[in-house]
Amino acid sequence: MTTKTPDSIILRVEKIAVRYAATPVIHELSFSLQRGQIGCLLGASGSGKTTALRAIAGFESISAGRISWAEKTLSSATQTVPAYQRRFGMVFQDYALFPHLSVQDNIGFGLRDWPRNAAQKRIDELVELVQLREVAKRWPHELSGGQQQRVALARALAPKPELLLLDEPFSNLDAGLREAIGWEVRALLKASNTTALLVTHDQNEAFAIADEVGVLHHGRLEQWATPYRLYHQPASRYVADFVGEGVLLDVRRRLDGKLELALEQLVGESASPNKGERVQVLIRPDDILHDDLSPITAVVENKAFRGAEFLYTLRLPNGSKVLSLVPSHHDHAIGEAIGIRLDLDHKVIFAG
Ligand SMILES: Nc1ncnc2c1ncn2[C@@H]1O[C@H](COP(=O)(O)OP(=O)(O)OP(=O)(O)O)[C@@H](O)[C@H]1O
Repeated sequence: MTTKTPDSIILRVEKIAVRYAATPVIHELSFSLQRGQIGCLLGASGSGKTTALRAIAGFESISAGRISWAEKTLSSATQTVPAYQRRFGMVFQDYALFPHLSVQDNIGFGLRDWPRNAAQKRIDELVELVQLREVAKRWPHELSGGQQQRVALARALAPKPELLLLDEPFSNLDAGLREAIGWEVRALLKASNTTALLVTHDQNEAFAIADEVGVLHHGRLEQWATPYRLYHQPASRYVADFVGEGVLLDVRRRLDGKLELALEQLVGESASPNKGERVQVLIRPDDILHDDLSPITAVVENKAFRGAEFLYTLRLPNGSKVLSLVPSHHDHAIGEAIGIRLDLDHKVIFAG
């Protein structure tokens, strides 16, 4: 991951606020993208993702802050460069393909002002890029959902937009296909060095596509970071809970500052309040390893088969519960006690 320098930033969103009539929906949202970088706003329904995207596209005005592209102000509290002057491409949730145009004519829709030969050359390039040569002359209704999604993407990419904005473009696809298409789209965007911003509520989709992800909660950005950092070093309880799975375990910080983090200490802990400050530590399912030789055991309370792995819910001797991902050939029954050990690489601690 290259470090962002002020010079390399192309899209800058600085402390923007958006309101619908008197209702504020986005508060002090700030982030930036370098040219060719793919960002994502991830959040639950109603967190303000679409509103933020529409403000960047120029469809909503902002009531505070600034949005700029290559140092040129596009939106401020007093000015909004209209959407059509921004040269940004958009891909929507429902694809919105033109039903009466063939695949290649859909892709060429934004090239009507281009010279004929140049437009045809660009259409051919994109048909290749999104691997739709076989179906280029078909109608949209003769395509699968994944193929329609690729046409929508090719249509948005055809006029070489400065920035591509994608609003939950894969939500109509089933979960397995969504992740696979996510990787494909990432490869396509990287191949054309297109800067892009995606919004989604699906963390797997965000992680498959984006270089950096921002978690939005009630219109505020909780954290903007790489997927790896969001998962391993969440900045807030909300991010820890929203991204990935895990539990927050009560732990004591001893008077010498050390955490009682060994499993022996965790499971044998008494509730005495006088032995130091209580904090909470995030334990992910990949931090708890199944180990037949470990003297510490936990009881299987629940299990979810995930193909390669089981996600076990385990009850520790002191009653706390943790999750553990275990290769699925270790098929243990509910109620069985299994050996475990803690392998905590990143300590994520919140005040108790
Ligand atoms: N045109 C509008 N007028 C008034 N309020 C709106 C309008 N559009 C959205 N809102 C409200 O603004 C908030 C954010 O909506 P937004 O659509 O940006 O969220 P979202 O994160 O994209 O949600 P979803 O994932 O459900 O699409 C919600 O409370 C919504 O009800």
